[in-house]
Amino acid sequence: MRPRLALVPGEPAGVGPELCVRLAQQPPDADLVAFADPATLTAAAEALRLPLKLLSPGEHAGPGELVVKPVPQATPVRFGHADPANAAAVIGALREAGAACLRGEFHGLVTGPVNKASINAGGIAYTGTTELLARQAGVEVVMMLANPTLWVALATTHLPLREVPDAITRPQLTRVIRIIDAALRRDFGLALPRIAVLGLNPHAGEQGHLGREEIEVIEPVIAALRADGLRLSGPFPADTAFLRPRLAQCDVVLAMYHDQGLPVLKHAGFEDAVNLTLGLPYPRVAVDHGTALELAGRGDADPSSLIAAAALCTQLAQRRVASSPPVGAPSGAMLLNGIAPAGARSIAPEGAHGIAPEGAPTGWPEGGRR
Ligand SMILES: NC(=O)C1=CN([C@@H]2O[C@H](COP(=O)(O)OP(=O)(O)OC[C@H]3O[C@@H](n4cnc5c(N)ncnc54)[C@H](O)[C@@H]3O)[C@@H](O)[C@H]2O)C=CC1
Ligand SMILES: NCC(=O)COP(=O)(O)O
Repeated sequence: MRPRLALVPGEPAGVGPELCVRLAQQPPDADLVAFADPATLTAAAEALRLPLKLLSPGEHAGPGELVVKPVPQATPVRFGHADPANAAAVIGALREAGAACLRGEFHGLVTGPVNKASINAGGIAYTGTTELLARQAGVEVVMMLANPTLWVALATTHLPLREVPDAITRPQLTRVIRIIDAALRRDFGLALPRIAVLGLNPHAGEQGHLGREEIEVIEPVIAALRADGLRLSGPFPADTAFLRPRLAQCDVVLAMYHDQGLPVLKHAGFEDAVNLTLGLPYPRVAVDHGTALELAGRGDADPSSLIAAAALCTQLAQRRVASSPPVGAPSGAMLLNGIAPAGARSIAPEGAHGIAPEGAPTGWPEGGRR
């Protein structure tokens, strides 16, 4: 099955449009439709001196071609200079694409980076595309970033650090963990996903001496869900949870907040990491990086994350369309675009996950890491 995927480049002045142009040169096994201003895509192709023929919806695109559903901007693009006047077009493209996915016109959504400050400066209250798509679909979701060797999900996403402890409650954390568990079963074929839950406080609260959220919220949730059959461990102190022997015991790490988990993930492998929204009615996969305004229009931006996102979204869409995906043990888990949970890493072909860095401590799971 060849899926139809909606593609949203994101901030016009950032690297998103040129990454879409690069993606069009080596498209995934899917029919892409870009929701964007055609003039911006053309400008990006010209800046990179790459061929790009824009087609209308319904036409079939080959390499160097891209089907476009026009979403006009208020002002022409100036690479490197985000214009808040274009906020409505940026958000409009995301909303249109999301709505089309909900109507079943597309099998999945691939998105480039959005400049959160520019959107807000343009008068649109916006914290993130994850939240926007969740509201539009009327569901709760979980953000998970993944690279070929590490998966990190977040209990909270884009909110001030000061508000994090109050946002983590027993019902909320229960829902987050259930969404992760269900998504890893459904989309990745894990029979019993192993979720390692981090604590919130230093040393996971040091038995209540450094904070009580572990005792009052996180531990009771873990205990209740374990009793329900979920495979959970923790709460672990975040500073040692990412040590290699610990990672070998889980498929995904659940961090309590954005900057508890994502710096580790991005350090472990920035280039080919992707950002998934778990819990939506359709697969959404995004780049892991931001708008990188300083690189835009120069041809220096690395397209690996967008290419990985499109490939993964293609595979997730195919999997969802295929009748009742086989649910197997971790050893039978799906290897998606080289992205596999720790428990499935050994099924990757030799070298598929990159090579362990020189001097890497021994004990790192098979498959290595970047
Ligand atoms: N998926 C999304 O929509 C995301 C959006 N952002 C937004 O992006 C804006 C800028 O955020 P920053 O924190 O500066 O993060 P950033 O990811 O844009 O930049 C961080 C560093 O990575 C480099 N970089 C980023 N993408 C690259 C690529 N494809 N190839 C080579 N180098 C690359 C940049 O040059 C910079 O040195 C913010 O407005 C933020 O809200 C940030 C993260 C994700
Ligand atoms: N750090 C991830 C990020 O900011 C992108 O999130 P989203 O806009 O896809 O919700």
